[in-house]
Amino acid sequence: MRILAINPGSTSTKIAVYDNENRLFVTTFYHSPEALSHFPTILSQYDYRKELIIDELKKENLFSDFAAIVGRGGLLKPIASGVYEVNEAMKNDLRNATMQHACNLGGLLAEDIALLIPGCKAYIADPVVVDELEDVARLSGSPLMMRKSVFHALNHKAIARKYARSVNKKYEELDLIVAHLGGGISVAAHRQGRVIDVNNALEGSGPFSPERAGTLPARQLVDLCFSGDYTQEEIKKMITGRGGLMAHLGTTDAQNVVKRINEGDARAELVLKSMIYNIAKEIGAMSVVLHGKIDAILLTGGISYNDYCINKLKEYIAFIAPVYVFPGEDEMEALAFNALGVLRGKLNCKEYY
Ligand SMILES: Nc1ncnc2c1ncn2[C@@H]1O[C@H](COP(=O)(O)OP(=O)(O)OP(=O)(O)O)[C@@H](O)[C@H]1O
Ligand SMILES: CCCC(=O)O
Repeated sequence: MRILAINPGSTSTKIAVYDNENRLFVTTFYHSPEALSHFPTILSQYDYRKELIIDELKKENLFSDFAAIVGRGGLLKPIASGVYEVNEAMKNDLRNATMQHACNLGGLLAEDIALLIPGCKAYIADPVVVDELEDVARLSGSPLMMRKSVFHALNHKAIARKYARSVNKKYEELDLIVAHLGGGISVAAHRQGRVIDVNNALEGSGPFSPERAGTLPARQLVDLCFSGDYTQEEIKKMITGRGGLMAHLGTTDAQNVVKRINEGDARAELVLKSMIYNIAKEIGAMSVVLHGKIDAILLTGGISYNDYCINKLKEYIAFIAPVYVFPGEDEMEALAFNALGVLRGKLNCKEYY
């Protein structure tokens, strides 16, 4: 059975073709800021990304009899973890999502391309809105503002399951802290297969990250909003897109920041150390959520490739539980294997409504 997996990111689109468990092909299209600057919204990038995918598959002679196409799911309503068939309700919510994010294109692209192939199914799996929060984790200090579960659910679950397999246990038997350290950062408490608490990685909570501000001092933020110096859009960009390392150092590239530190840049050193300190604090908070009973801490995402960052982080957190590092992400395989599970009747296909 052939599966096509599609993962649209803010600066790239990744695709992979699987024949059952075997990966036949994977590629990443990088979209330069110039290429994307022609598009006023994420949704308007749709045809551009779709053509890239179809042209590449045709060029590789891989545009064939896919049994399923599975896309990374976007900013839908909060839903349970799992695989969902793309339907009208989902497409409507993806098109009208209040927050723009490239992953909103995943389900739409999957369905549209599947329509070209007779009998081909279209799915999404573990979208960023997977919500398994405990009720106590939902409240903020204002009844007008609830905390939301928005995080790298697909990679969190994939890495947690990979670790569980490596110790011959089920994910559902383990208590884990998983930290995805990418352009955005999410740190979650996984209690026996459920993410009972996690920072909202997209909308301003938790540690700051290469491109996001994380939790900000609330009163100062209010003053900034009403200062008349910034538009609403500019303030939102300070929170997501141009916050964190980008705001302090003008780059989202953690590797470049480490290089600057090695060249003696004291400001870069302070900012990166502060990011790591804040990640460590969030991991500490999740250890309390799990009552200090933690089988392992798993570090993943692009920053996990970097020894400087990982060693500094370990200095803070190693006392909590054993730390394991899974650099990068397993999202393409996770997408494909989720679709395979449904096609083989081993996983339930859920309905979105
Ligand atoms: N070898 C490396 N050393 C240090 N940092 C790295 C390395 N490889 C990638 N990174 C950093 O990882 C970050 C990007 O991580 P990743 O690729 O997981 O993010 P993304 O996919 O763009 O966003 P997200 O993970 O939020 O979906 C960047 O800051 C990048 O510089
Ligand atoms: C929060 C989920 C996705 C991302 O950061 O890109």
